[in-house]
Amino acid sequence: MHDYDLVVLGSGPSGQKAAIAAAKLGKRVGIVERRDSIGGVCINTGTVPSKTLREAVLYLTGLSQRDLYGSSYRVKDEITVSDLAARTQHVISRQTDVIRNQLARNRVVMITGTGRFADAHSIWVDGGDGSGRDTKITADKFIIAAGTRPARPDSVDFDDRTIVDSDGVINLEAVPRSMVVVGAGVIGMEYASMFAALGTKVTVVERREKMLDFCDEEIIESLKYHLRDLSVTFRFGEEVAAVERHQTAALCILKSGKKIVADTVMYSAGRQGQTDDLALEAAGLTADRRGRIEVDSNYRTSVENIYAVGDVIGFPALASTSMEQGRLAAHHACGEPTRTMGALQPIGIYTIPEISYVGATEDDLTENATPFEVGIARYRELARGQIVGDSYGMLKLLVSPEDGKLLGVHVFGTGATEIVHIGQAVMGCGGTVDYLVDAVFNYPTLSEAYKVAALDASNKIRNITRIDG
Ligand SMILES: Cc1cc2nc3c(=O)[nH]c(=O)nc-3n(C[C@H](O)[C@H](O)[C@H](O)COP(=O)(O)OP(=O)(O)OC[C@H]3O[C@@H](n4cnc5c(N)ncnc54)[C@H](O)[C@@H]3O)c2cc1C
Ligand SMILES: NC(=O)c1ccc[n+]([C@@H]2O[C@H](COP(=O)([O-])OP(=O)(O)OC[C@H]3O[C@@H](n4cnc5c(N)ncnc54)[C@H](O)[C@@H]3O)[C@@H](O)[C@H]2O)c1
Repeated sequence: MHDYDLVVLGSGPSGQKAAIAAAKLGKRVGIVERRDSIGGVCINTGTVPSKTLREAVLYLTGLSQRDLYGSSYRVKDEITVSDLAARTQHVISRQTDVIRNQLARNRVVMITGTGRFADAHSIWVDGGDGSGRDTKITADKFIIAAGTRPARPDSVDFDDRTIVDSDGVINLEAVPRSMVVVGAGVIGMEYASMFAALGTKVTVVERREKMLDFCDEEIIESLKYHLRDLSVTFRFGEEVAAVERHQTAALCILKSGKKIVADTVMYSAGRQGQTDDLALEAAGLTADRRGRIEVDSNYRTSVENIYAVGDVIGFPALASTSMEQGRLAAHHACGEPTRTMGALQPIGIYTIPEISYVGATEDDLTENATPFEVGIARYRELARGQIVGDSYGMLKLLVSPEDGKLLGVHVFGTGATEIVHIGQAVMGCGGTVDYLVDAVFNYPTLSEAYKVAALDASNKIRNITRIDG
């Protein structure tokens, strides 16, 4: 008999949920994680620190209250890195404790060290204690949940002080006066927003002509307008060729020949699967150029008893989806009947202001020749919008004029990542715009935006029907 029924490699969101799901089915489960890394990128360097930092920035700068109290309103004039770090450290340590407790009470055995395959049914674990002694562990099934790390091209002279990646940015010694953000992906734009709010002069360099082009175009236009208002400069269609470290600053050299000097350069141009330590070949597996592992619709790799979940399998690479992949993979591995992950997965982008959506965009629908009508609610016309001081927020519904079904929900502004779930639930249950027109919402709330936007869409559909029959 093997030591465990299931061993999970990595304790990020996907690994945790896989381990707990299998433990709930009565399986003997172990989870391998490197020293001081419990919770993965999500807790230690990615999702949770960045979202906590954002809250600290919003609070201390007073930015979200300036519509109400004037443009000079601030909670604290000189915001230091330690002001920001205190809140982040507090949340990280609490969350780490929660995860340890959840694993322990479900009797998941924590195995500390770096795991690598010996063969398809066993791994070596290097305890990382310098003893040089590795422990061999066997299991019926394995789930690889090893995540990703920031990509670090050779042309960039990272020093973790002036030239950092998204792991290093949370450990900066001071709030920089100027910063170049390389890559206008989700990570780049979230940090660009935070530093711009702190008063840093931010320049964003992006190879493509557009940013976040999977989102609603009108909302991205609004985001750019807001960020420009915070003195962010965008350089689209420009590629960073090299980043050099100098005594007092960093120099960014663009392919076009432009040079940009900044106190700090944050390189956020993609991530790489953490598969190089796993000795995949010993188990008969391979990874692609970006360290990603291929899986089937049940998250099973080409080796029958080995699964892979989370960022290491690539798109969409979110904590939200990774958790669900972990749970589904564990159920499949343990022979429990599974359903597939629903197609309606929300996207939440914690820029300032925040963005969230579920379903199709206007561009998607136009491309597929799917007719739609748009219903819009502006926060400034909602009592709650006025109360919270959000004059720019909006909610947009895309509605089928044929059967009233919701095709997409796009939200920009305060609470966007929360209120999007109302639309997700209505869409998931096959609800129509009529449900939102007829529903009574608490007043005054931002959720009321759904009713306002639904009325807007149905008024437009009615007007067309009157003329067009
Ligand atoms: C700055 C930033 C912000 C983000 N914000 C959001 C957000 O707001 N919302 C969202 O949904 N997602 C967000 N993400 C993405 C999210 O963090 C990831 O999708 C999520 O952490 C992936 O989970 P995972 O379980 O696949 O792996 P990870 O969280 O990467 O964890 C993998 C773990 O595996 C361990 N490991 C690797 N190899 C081995 C080995 N050989 N042996 C033992 N252990 C090993 C690592 O030490 C690590 O702890 C963000 C990411 C970043 C970088
Ligand atoms: N709120 C969230 O859900 C959230 C937050 C942060 C990160 N994440 C996830 O983390 C993952 C990684 O995000 P990311 O932003 O690092 O990667 P990304 O691949 O999404 O974005 C990288 C961007 O950098 C650009 N780029 C690459 N090389 C360049 C160069 N030399 N010069 C200029 N531009 C260049 C690319 O064109 C791209 O737009 C994503 O899957 C993302 O979804 C999610």
